[in-house]
Amino acid sequence: MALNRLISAGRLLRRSGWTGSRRFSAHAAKGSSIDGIKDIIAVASGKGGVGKSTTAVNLAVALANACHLKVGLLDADIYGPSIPTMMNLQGKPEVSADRMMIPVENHGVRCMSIGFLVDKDAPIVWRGPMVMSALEKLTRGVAWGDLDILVVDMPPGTGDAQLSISQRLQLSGALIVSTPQDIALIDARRGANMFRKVEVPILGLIENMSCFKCPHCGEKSYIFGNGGAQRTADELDMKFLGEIPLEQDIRSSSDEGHPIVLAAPNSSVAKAYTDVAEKVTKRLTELEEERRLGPEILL
Ligand SMILES: Nc1ncnc2c1ncn2[C@@H]1O[C@H](COP(=O)(O)OP(=O)(O)OP(=O)(O)O)[C@@H](O)[C@H]1O
Repeated sequence: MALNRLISAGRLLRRSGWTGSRRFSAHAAKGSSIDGIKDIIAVASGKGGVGKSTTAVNLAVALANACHLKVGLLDADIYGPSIPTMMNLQGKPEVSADRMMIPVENHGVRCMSIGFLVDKDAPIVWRGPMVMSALEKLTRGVAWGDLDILVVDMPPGTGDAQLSISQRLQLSGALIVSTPQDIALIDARRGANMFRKVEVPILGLIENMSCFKCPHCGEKSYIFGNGGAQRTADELDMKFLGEIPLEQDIRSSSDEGHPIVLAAPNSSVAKAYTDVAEKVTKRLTELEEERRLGPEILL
């Protein structure tokens, strides 16, 4: 059954123009943009399970609903797609007459994920080249339409897929998500350094699960350590974009497919995500201005 679903996912990718033969070039220099999309940003973490997808979803929804932008969300985590659940979306995307997949929309965000193409329980047992071809199709084989921002929920780590995405797409910037724990911050540094190597600007570091506030007595516990992410951001000369606490409502609203920024828009957590979204748009405007003024300064 699971195998049948994988085969049918392959068929859908082929029907929409994917041949399986296109590969990411390991030597691609600067990535290229996608027609109609102004900025593409990556949400990344060196380590898995630190809340990268939760951050990507809440950021995308805040950019769409609080900042009133046209937003897309690409789930690039082929082996562990979580966007369909977190955005409460199911079903296969339609394919247009010109063989492009139509993104599936909820909460004002246009989404694409391998999770729409394969069964929920099917193990994705694809080798690297297949993953990269699928990523190419999920990125460029999609009729995104005009977007202000495409948020890419990156796979965890700094492997082949992460490097290829960073080289193939013209990323305006990358956000690094980490918990304050040393072991996560070491990997966050690796992630940040990978983006630097391929000359993608780092928009900043978000500390997730910064502390746990007891719902009964209100006491704060710094389960994963305290202040580490701020120090790492300073050391690596990155902006510290904010801290998101460890809260049951963040987890439960994600599981229900109703991100906390919408489920509890007046909560301090929703405000923290909105604040990050505003800082991101501000930084993107600055970077755009720097790019625009750069040649004039040189002249
Ligand atoms: N601030 C938070 N408070 C409570 N739960 C959280 C928070 N951030 C993330 N979670 C929960 O932690 C789990 C992992 O989060 P998430 O899937 O976003 O991590 P990830 O880094 O994208 O993982 P992966 O490496 O598997 O892609 C999820 O169950 C999510 O709901």
